[in-house]
Amino acid sequence: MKLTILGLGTMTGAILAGALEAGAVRAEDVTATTRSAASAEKAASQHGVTVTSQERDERANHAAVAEADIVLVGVKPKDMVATLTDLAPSLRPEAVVVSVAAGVTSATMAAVLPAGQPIVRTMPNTPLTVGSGVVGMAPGPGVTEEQTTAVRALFEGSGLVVPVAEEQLSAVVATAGSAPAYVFLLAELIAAHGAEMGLDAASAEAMAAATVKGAGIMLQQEGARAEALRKAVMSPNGTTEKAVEAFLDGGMGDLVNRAMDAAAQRDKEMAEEFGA
Ligand SMILES: NC(=O)C1=CN([C@@H]2O[C@H](COP(=O)(O)OP(=O)(O)OC[C@H]3O[C@@H](n4cnc5c(N)ncnc54)[C@H](OP(=O)(O)O)[C@@H]3O)[C@@H](O)[C@H]2O)C=CC1
Ligand SMILES: O=C(O)[C@@H]1CCC=N1
Repeated sequence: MKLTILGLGTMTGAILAGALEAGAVRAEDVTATTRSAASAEKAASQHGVTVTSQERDERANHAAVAEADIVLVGVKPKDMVATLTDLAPSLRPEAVVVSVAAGVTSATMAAVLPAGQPIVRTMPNTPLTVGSGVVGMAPGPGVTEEQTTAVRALFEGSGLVVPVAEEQLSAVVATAGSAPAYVFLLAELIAAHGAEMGLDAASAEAMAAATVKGAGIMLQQEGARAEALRKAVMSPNGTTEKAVEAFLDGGMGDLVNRAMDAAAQRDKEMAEEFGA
């Protein structure tokens, strides 16, 4: 399987790292591009694959897709339509175009790609880079079973792949795509206040990071439920009960809902903003 990545950045870099580590693709079967020569150089040395840049060769994207079975597009949502419009004449008809972009619909992509070009929309998250990611995957119309399997194989070794309808991708952004940032924010806040309470900053950061990691691993154990795990930490009238009460009395439930609704809403807005 030949894989081309247009826009080898943070998200597609995480996907590539996970896929290489899992053996889903071989480095010699990957070609990738970036906009700037500096990013190309950095990504090539980071991942050990061939990376060309538009800065050095304005036909770089066209050359990169010449033999591609899967074209993973990792440019920003605002750049999707222009990138695909430019690329369209060079795609092999059977190449599957896989998007990771928030808010760019398959209808928008289909409008600028050759008729019948197979399209798969996904919403991944960056923990794929360490083999613990999530990918919501919505194959477009006309994508064969074999093509869906090939795209799925790219992610499967490095995370949980959840087939969804395209309309559900806004919920996947809110629940998984953006969600690592919520956890990182919580870790930041815990570490910062631990330091304010008198711990040295490095120890507080290390404690927050190890706690998030440990809690994540416990959540992944067979049959684990977040609520039961939380209650096991909460001794009656103990310290945790006081902390959890403070969170809930402070409106954390509503706050999480509002944050996730804001992410999903932005995804929908981008569909309008960056539509073809
Ligand atoms: N970051 C995340 O956690 C997630 C991101 N996504 C989606 O991933 C996509 C990329 O985001 P992210 O990885 O954060 O962004 P990055 O800026 O890290 O990556 C974008 C990449 O695209 C390159 N690029 C820009 N224009 C072109 C072009 N015309 N041709 C080839 N390459 C180009 C950039 O090169 P250069 O560096 O030279 O500008 C860069 O390598 C977005 O659509 C986003 O919605 C989805 C889920 C999670
Ligand atoms: O913030 C964003 O728009 C992208 C999509 C999900 C995570 N990062």
